[in-house]
Amino acid sequence: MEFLLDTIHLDDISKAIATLPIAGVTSNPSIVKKEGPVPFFEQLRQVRQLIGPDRTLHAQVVGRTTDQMVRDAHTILAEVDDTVYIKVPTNEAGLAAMKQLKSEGVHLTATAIYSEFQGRLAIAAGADYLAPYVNRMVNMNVDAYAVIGRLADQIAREHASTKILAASFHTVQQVNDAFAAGAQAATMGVDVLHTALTNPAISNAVDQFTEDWESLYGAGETVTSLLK
Ligand SMILES: O=C[C@H](O)COP(=O)(O)O
Repeated sequence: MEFLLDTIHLDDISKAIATLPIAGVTSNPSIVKKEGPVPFFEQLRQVRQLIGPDRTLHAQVVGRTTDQMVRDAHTILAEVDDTVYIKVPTNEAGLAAMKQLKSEGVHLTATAIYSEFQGRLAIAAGADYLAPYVNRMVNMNVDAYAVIGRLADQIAREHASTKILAASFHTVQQVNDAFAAGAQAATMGVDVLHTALTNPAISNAVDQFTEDWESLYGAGETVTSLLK
């Protein structure tokens, strides 16, 4: 199971990787826009520096044609590093770009997936990751979890190495449901992670444990204090 961050905000990435089991970082042009006019390549190089070589970095092409997408992919690989997972929209131009990039051994993340059919084509195209847009599908009245489940079944039947990297999450429950449906990975904003971990029930329980301990051993005392 992999948790990824859907942001290129350096401070957020730095804080999250210091505390949480984060497997990588994803971005797309809308995520870049949230940062304002940052120097794109330098920003991604800094993200790589923060996350190190063992976490995955996923960056998206922008061109509308296959040629433009392939050129964008080559540029990202040259300017950031050659291990970046290239995110390619799963449309006709993108599937053709995936075919070419796959033959060059480029790591691929098929993105903008709103349907089971797109997912199936991306598996057949040899994508390493599929990014179905959960919240957007839910808003379109598409059963995102059924789509993920059927794609996961197909991947398992074929013993394919493709992983489902579910994306577009607005709630904690959507992340749970995507994993339960068969996703191997999920990418989300730090707000979703923060919401999950700042549930008042968690802090109430922790406060109660501290209170009970301190009532026995004194204010400010910890387990280690017993050794004094
Ligand atoms: O990479 C895709 C994004 O995760 C989409 O998220 P969004 O639906 O919140 O814009």
